[in-house]
Amino acid sequence: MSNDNRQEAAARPPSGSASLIPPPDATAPVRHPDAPAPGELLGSHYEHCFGCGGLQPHGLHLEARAREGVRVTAEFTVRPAHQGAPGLAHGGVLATALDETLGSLNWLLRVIAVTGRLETDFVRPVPVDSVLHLDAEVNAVAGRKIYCSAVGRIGSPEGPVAVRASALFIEVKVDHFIDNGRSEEIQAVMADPDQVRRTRAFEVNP
Ligand SMILES: CCCCCCCCCCCC(=O)SCCNC(=O)CCNC(=O)[C@H](O)C(C)(C)COP(=O)(O)OP(=O)(O)OC[C@H]1O[C@@H](n2cnc3c(N)ncnc32)[C@H](O)[C@@H]1OP(=O)(O)O
Repeated sequence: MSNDNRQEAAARPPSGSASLIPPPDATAPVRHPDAPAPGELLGSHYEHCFGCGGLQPHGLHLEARAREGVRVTAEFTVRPAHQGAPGLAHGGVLATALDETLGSLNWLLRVIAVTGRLETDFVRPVPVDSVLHLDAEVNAVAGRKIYCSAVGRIGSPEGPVAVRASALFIEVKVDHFIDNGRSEEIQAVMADPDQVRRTRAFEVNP
């Protein structure tokens, strides 16, 4: 793609499907009063998470930071383990970085939610060793449905746009994980009082 065409693609709004357009009765997202303050790191929701977990050696180690409103930013350094083409980030890994950043928005709503749909535009290749600066926000909420979008820029928060995403997250109960997760990991999590306290806080503080 030429530079001119890339700039044009970066300026274009993401081409979302109909199910990513909030319905007329959708409302503006409301930041939970107990949400982390703007500038605060959110921390990992699960230490083995491929997106944010500290115990995943080849994971993305994303650290999302709360911003004003229902918005987060995060940085992802592309490592050699994240390659698709020689010297370039794999598209699926970039989609994971977007998914994880978007998922962390739910911490500000104090809602447990999973990705139902994620649409990604890959605008520009992302070289190994570059830092992708991600910026995500919730645009609207309708019942259990959370409509959000994100952009990733290379090198700095003002750098060239490399990826964009629009997504629909669906609110779930903790039982979603208990009923569907492999039992050995579920039991390990249930045995960790810190993890249980953190997760339950979302259910008792609606
Ligand atoms: C321990 C704490 C850690 C916290 C853990 C946090 C993890 C974050 C990690 C990062 C994020 C991820 O990768 S999460 C992992 C990837 N995602 C998943 O594994 C989700 C797999 N999918 C599912 O489990 C299910 O399909 C759900 C939960 C998404 C929805 O099932 P459901 O609960 O039965 O609800 P359902 O009635 O089908 O849908 C509710 C409404 O949403 C709409 N809807 C559902 N799916 C879609 C879709 N793909 N595209 C459009 N619309 C959809 C339906 O039309 C409906 O609209 P209407 O009729 O009401 O209008």
